[in-house]
Amino acid sequence: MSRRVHTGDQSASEEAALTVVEQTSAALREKARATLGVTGDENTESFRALVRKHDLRYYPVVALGLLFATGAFQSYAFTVLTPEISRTMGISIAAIVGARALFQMAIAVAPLPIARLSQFRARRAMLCIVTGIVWSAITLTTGFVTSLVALILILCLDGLTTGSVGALHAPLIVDSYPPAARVRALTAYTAIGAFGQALAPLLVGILASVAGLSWRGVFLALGIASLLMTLCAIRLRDPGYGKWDTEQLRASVHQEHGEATDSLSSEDVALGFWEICRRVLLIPTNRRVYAGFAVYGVLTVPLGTFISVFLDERWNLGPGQRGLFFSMFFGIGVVALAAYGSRGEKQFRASPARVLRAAGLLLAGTVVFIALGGLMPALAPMVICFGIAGACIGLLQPMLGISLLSIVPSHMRPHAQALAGIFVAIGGTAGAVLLAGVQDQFGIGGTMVAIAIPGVLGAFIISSAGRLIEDDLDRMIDEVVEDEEIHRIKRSGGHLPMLSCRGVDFSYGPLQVLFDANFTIEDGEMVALLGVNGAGKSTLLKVISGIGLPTAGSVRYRGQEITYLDAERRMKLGITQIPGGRAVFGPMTVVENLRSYGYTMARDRGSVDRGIQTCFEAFPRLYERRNSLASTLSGGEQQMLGLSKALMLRPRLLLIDELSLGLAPVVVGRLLDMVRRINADGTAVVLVEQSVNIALNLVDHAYFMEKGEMRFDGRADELLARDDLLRAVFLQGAGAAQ
Ligand SMILES: Nc1ncnc2c1ncn2[C@@H]1O[C@H](COP(=O)(O)OP(=O)(O)OP(=O)(O)O)[C@@H](O)[C@H]1O
Repeated sequence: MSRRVHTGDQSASEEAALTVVEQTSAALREKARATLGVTGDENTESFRALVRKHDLRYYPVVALGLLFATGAFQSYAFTVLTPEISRTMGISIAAIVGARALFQMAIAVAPLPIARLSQFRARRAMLCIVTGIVWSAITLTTGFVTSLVALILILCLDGLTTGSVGALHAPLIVDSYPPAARVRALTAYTAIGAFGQALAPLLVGILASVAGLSWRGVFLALGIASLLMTLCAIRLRDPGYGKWDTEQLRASVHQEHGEATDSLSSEDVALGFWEICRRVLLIPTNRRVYAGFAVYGVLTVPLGTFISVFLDERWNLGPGQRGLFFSMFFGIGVVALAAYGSRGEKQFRASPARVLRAAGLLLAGTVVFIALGGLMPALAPMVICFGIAGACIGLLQPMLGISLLSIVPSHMRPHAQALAGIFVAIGGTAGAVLLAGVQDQFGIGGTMVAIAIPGVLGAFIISSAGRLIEDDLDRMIDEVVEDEEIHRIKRSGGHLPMLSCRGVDFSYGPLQVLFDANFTIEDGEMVALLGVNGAGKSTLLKVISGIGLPTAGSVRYRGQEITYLDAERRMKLGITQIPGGRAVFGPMTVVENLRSYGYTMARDRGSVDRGIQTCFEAFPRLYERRNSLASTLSGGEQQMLGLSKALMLRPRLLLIDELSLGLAPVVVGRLLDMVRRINADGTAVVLVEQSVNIALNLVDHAYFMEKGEMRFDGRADELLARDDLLRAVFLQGAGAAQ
């Protein structure tokens, strides 16, 4: 029999502690949503009043907006001057579009390392200023380029430094202002950036046609302007992560318990870079919003170049007129942003779902007007159609941005934003290929119509995200509250189970197989996890060991949240899984298999050899077969080899899946003796078993799962009395025996 290592009182206090977590989450839910800016009403204070009330400044919005605008200078000079650059350097339009696609790839890749740089230290402001200075230098240098290769290099360098816009600007804005003012702050920032985008082509047009500068002269002039604008942002400072939301949410947990606020820094959450990216991508709303960003990429990346060619070929407009056109195109976006700011704030406060539904509608409107613009027979209606499309495009970015950032914990926002950049680039590149193909077949007018296909698809996807965002917002609140609550309990000396899974949902693609599953195990305990085939037992083990990541809920181990930690890191923390079936490497010998276990823990040769010796002492049969290939071992021998993993790694928590399956009783008996010994040496064991008799003979505490739900959690002898649950297992066993 396994030891119950905790007393009845202790067990009750753990349950009580976990109940407190749930109660606090429920009690704080509404307050927490309000802290995050979702109040359910549309009553907003004016931006000015909020700035005064919280003693804030307009400077972060203006400084970041200027940096954003600066980043646009080089890019839009290219958009307007593409026909001239192509003619004077003898480079085809296709080559320039290709170079621009590479530029977009560089923009896509750059935000991820930038997010990584700011992951552990809040130094986003400094990174933004440095990249602003680099942009200016690049814009200046573009004027001296003489070959396609140099052009590509300069564009890639520009794209790489543009990464800070992608990863850092929006999270910096979000952390600089309270949630009640964020949509407006983000809209204002986008509007200033868009104003720069409107100004850039106009400036290009004026410099090229009125001042008579060549395209090289235009780049030089823009480089100087961009440097001056960057210098205006030099006093920008990083406010720190989550100052207005997640940190306040943490504080509210302590207030709920009448305690002094404990300031926990976000560094306590030690997920690695890729783990954060993976976490962000697991949020269902985000996946759809990212699809929206990909379509946004089609609209913003290649479309500008094609519109420029469209104006040149179809309407015979020179650089000055094209500059004026693009200036209008983006200028209308600024007007739309100015009009939308407070409307968007109201929409967001009432429900973030409304923002996403509106974004879907806008996207659909955008592509319809672009298509109409491409078909118009006269100049004035064509310009009006594109003007309306420009207004819609201008609004899309802040709408998608605020939806994305509001459901992601503060320290993950640069990563979320960086990933958005990647999706914009993917969409941009795919769009370039699509539109170039359409242009070949149907001419430049056809490209304007073809944009409707990804546009309408994207509109549906974004609108459908509206159904998910409320749940994802609540999920984030639960995560932060639970995290803080657990830390509070730990600090006040409360006892927590060694491992606890709370509210776990898991899906294989669209098939959900775990539903709100709860599971706990104490240090040194052995518990059985029972249920019929397909109940979800193996899946729960995967969630604990990190082979599978849940779509909702948390996994805590020794008081730390490990829900999204890599399986490898969990193994180093002491969690080992012996998977179901034959958990060995068939083409390797017994000794090589044992060595591989040791080396995964980066052990030295001496300690690996000692571990192998222990395994051979425990299973003399393995010693006899030490040089045989694992694939030639019998089922029982393979399970011995699998179990040796636990002897080699000496984990704190061992997860065993279906040890007895298909083995003779005498072999099972030997293996179970070993499991008992491992448990007696202090390792906690979760035993997933088909055989109820075997399992319940070994443990005091059992869990029973049915159709992905935890149906029983209690004493093993009480489970034996539950005919209603066990009948299905016995029936299945009888069926299998026939
Ligand atoms: N890789 C996978 N892809 C898709 N569905 C899966 C996958 N693995 C398991 N499932 C499905 O998930 C559900 C739960 O499977 P799981 O293996 O966790 O159950 P189990 O209780 O361990 O049963 P068994 O004893 O048969 O392993 C089943 O319906 C199964 O068909």
